Amino acid sequence: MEALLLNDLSADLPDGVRLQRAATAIREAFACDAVGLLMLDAADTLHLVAASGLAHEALGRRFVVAQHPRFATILSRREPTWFDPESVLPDPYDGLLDDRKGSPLPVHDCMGMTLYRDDRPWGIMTLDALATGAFDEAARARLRRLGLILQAAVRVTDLERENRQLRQLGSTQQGLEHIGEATEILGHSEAIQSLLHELDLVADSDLPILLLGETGVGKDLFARRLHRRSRRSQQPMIQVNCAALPESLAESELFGHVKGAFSGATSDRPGRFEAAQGGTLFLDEVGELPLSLQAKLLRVLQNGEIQRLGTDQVIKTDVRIIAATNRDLKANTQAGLFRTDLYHRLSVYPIPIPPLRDRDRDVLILAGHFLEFSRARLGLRGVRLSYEAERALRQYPWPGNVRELEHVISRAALKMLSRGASRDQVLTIGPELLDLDITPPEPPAEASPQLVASEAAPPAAATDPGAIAPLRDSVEACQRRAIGEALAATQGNWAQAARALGLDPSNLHKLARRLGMKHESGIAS
Ligand SMILES: Nc1ncnc2c1ncn2[C@@H]1O[C@H](COP(=O)(O)OP(=O)(O)OP(=O)(O)O)[C@@H](O)[C@H]1O
Repeated sequence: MEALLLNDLSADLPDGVRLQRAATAIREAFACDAVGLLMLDAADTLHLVAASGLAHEALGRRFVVAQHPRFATILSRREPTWFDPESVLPDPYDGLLDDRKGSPLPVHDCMGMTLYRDDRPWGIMTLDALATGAFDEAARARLRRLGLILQAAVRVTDLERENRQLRQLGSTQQGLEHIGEATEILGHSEAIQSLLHELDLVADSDLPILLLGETGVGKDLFARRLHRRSRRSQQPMIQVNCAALPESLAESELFGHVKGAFSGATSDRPGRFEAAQGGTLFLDEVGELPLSLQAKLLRVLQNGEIQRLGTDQVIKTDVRIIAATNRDLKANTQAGLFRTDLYHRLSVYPIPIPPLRDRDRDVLILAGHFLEFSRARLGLRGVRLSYEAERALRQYPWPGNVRELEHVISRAALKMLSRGASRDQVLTIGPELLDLDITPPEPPAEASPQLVASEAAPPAAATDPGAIAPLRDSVEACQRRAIGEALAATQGNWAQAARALGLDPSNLHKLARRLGMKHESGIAS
């Protein structure tokens, strides 16, 4: 087994896949029910980076060590730790073991071991078996040997790079309170993995980058990552929300002013360009920049020089520009809303960010991340999704992308409590609480094993007639998706969406209301 594991670990594979394989191999070797590999960050938070036998959404979970005594115990020892099945310490995986469907874990065997790198804890490995007595003395000795092999593997992989990122993350993030504003980009899908790879390639190039994507896809996070991975990472990153710049003050905000430049200018003040000197200036929602300012911005980008308002003195700038927009800037240039020359300056390297609906099962990983945030914030023992809720999340087109998912999950967790659920139980969120207005098809009669993090195979084609959704449901799901996509493509403009769909606007409103995508007062949140 050890030889096989070594083989897997030395294969030429992306790090995530390598660790995932290791988790699966360890689970098979110990014939246990779940294996987790968790990486520690500088804020003493463990990130589940690979798992076998745990629900897919578990991969988005982050565990603050101080809140999980079992993990704290494992981390405090060099030798493997075995937990007595009668141990009263709460189990961090309560409700997450794949075949438990949200019910509390019964008495079971559990052991774990700290993995070190350069004599500092890199993270931990955990093993769970529902059969008590599965982990005897021999198993613990074996775990120790395995731990040493894994440690060696961790050393030679690029994971060190990822780990460094996590360490940096931890130092700017004080534990769970900030997890909702995740600075780490979650996602195992091909779409996100290749995007991250591309970002890392261009991060250091100093080229201006234009991030394109629907609202809520994470453009802000990607911009931060670009800065963090660039040679300017030790210098400031200054963000300007172009949509929020009042036209009258915009010039002074960007370029600064001197005392007396206008009434109210009582002292010299540097602008955002100067504040970003040596670092990165992030022009968010750049498509909203007023035309008058576009010309001035263009001049600065061409000359690399700024002048504060009220003076002729020229200041040389050394700033890398990252811009983001959810508009179709090219179309805006044709419509005369955005200057073509500025568009070309900004879009030297355009990077489209895929919408959530194109990211496969990342929606579950992200849901797990937001569930853990809600769990900690609301003081719950555990909270997870039912199979049907998972299906609903995967079917929904997510016009509001990750931001919408975040709101859906926090609202569902709150609703459970307001309906009288106990904080001491592991709560299971069903589709009705998600309020997504899609009718998920019934699960096949025989409960199929839940999707396991390690076995990322696409769902099998439905051959069981019972598993086929009624025609009306399929038609409605299709209509919802088309409307969602049209709204996303038109930035929520119902009139334009109606035109794109070939519908009369009032009919679109009627249809959207019938499909539950729009309340009388507006769009369903
Ligand atoms: N891959 C991801 N992993 C973790 N959290 C994410 C991810 N993508 C987005 N988020 C979270 O979703 C929320 C919305 O992301 P963000 O504000 O970056 O979107 P945006 O594309 O800039 O939206 P807008 O165009 O409306 O400004 C944030 O809370 C962010 O932390």
